[in-house]
Amino acid sequence: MKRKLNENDVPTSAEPEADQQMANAETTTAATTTTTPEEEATFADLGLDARLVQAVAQQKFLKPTLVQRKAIPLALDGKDVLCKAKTGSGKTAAYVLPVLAGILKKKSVDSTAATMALILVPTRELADQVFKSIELFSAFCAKDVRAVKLTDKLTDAVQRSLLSTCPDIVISTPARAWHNVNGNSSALSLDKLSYLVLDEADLLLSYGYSEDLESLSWSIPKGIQTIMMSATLTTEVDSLKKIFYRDQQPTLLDLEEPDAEGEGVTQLVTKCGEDEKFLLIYVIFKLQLVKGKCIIFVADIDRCYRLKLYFEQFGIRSCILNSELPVNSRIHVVEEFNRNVYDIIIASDEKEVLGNEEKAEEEQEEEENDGESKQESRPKKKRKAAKGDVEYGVSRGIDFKNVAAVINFDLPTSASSYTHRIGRTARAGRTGMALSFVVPKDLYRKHIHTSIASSENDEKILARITKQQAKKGKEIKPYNFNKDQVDAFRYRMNDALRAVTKVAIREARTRELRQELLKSEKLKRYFEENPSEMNHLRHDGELRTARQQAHLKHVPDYLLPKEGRQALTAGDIGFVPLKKFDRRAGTKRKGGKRSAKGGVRKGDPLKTFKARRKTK
Ligand SMILES: Nc1ncnc2c1ncn2[C@@H]1O[C@H](COP(=O)(O)OP(=O)(O)OP(=O)(O)O)[C@@H](O)[C@H]1O
Repeated sequence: MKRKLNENDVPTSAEPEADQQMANAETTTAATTTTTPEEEATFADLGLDARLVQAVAQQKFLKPTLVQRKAIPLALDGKDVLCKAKTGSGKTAAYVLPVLAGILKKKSVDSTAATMALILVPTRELADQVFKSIELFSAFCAKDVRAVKLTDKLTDAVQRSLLSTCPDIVISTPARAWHNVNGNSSALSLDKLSYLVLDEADLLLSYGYSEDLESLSWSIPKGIQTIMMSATLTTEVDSLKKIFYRDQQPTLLDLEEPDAEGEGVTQLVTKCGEDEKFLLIYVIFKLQLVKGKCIIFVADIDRCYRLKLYFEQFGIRSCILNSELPVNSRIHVVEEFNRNVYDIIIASDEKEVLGNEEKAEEEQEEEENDGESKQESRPKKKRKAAKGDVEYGVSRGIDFKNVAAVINFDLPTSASSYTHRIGRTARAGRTGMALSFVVPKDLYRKHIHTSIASSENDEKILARITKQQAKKGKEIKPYNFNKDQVDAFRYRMNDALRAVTKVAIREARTRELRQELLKSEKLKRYFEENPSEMNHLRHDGELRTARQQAHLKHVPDYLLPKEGRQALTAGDIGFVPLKKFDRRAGTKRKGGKRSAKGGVRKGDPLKTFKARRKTK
């Protein structure tokens, strides 16, 4: 079954300050605690076009989620909607479906080609994701609705040509949209616009699009229907509200839904030293203590490579995701992860432009503490945007499918970043586990081989996270590994870490970037023409810049607790309880690389194919 639906709609105010700022808006909240006929509503009951209902059924969506139940009828009724709903609650379909329905209706009476909907998103990955959703939901009316996504990877000429036929829907970042409205021969005309959607509204301003958004707001015809979707109601959302709704008041949907029994994220925290993080992560993955697919968040790009090279020492395969990698590669990694080709993604969520919410958090903390704590907080220069793609933030909005666990190998620097990170698991009513490593102050710097991550303030950040989660009624539980058992693996950790030198990391980073750039170019040129080949391209190959130590790839029996794997952990929350020890955990994979289906793949297509010109 795709998902279980949440049954209870209980509004709670998770963010009182932001709520206060929104006080002028007309508010509609879900206020029932028992199952109502409304909760039993189907997509057809919401008044959607039959072709859309059919497409939704094809997606195996059994029932609309809360946000869909609430937002779709309002949007179909032509209302401006400002909607706050938790990560992974199905906000995309909540606006895509009514927009598609509206377009189909308008086109049934007037088929003149015109761009009727503009969907603004903060990142190119999200543009891609929304585009794919539109493709899926318009599967049964594909000839009646055409959508395009604009990215700066396309030349101006290509963008002009895409827009010249007046697609019904344009998906874009604000910068790209404004570029095509104002420059690029005014390729994008907004004269006939009927719908404006701001997705991930809480992120649009913090990603630095304020000028583009302000400019766009003056080019958009008055009186069009505007829908804003957000995971949080921040001061930024309030600013956007003023820019786009001006004097009108949108209907505010503030949907805070509790997790139903057995749903949601189990949040755990393990206090450990910096080097112990490496010990625990080795034990978790080499002995397969985590069920299913996992995203591991680290503090910066170098840490991605340190961890990947460290895993490589033990024969554990993983992919990397960060802002430095070309966008085609990033999109491909996410797609393949969603197709279950990879189990582990190591992501650095290194974007450090602090949004107002984060700034307020930090400022509040500084006010609450004395001068000593000011010295301890991270230096201002570190808050600058990380090098790389400014439109990127891996923990934000991307729909990673079926993520069983999120591991904060390095704690994020803000509570809202934590919320976005853990929101990658337990999506659409599923369950998930989030485990965070926290380095207590007294253990800080008592480590050997590792570069310093963001651990100096871990305990303070954890306190803020705990407070924010408590406001949402969520608890973060301590989780303790069995120290004696885990310690038996320490010398192997040390062996592995010694091989992962700074030089090896530097080389790995350069090599991976070079390879991914090459792949990305080839992806663009070749795979557009041969989409089926795309499946063979892998991103989890060994980097091999660190000294290889074959013996580390095996786990000798004497290291395993007699009682089985569960003896390593304090229980089985989120961890696989031992039934029978899987010998494969300790044995080397034989033969070639495994394909998505588990078979042995013949060769790397990148080494064998040549980009071909199309012959007529
Ligand atoms: N009614 C439904 N039934 C089952 N699955 C659904 C339903 N609606 C959406 N989903 C699935 O739930 C997942 C999350 O949806 P979506 O990405 O729209 O969430 P979101 O609220 O936009 O999350 P975020 O805030 O992180 O961007 C997707 O994989 C989507 O296919």
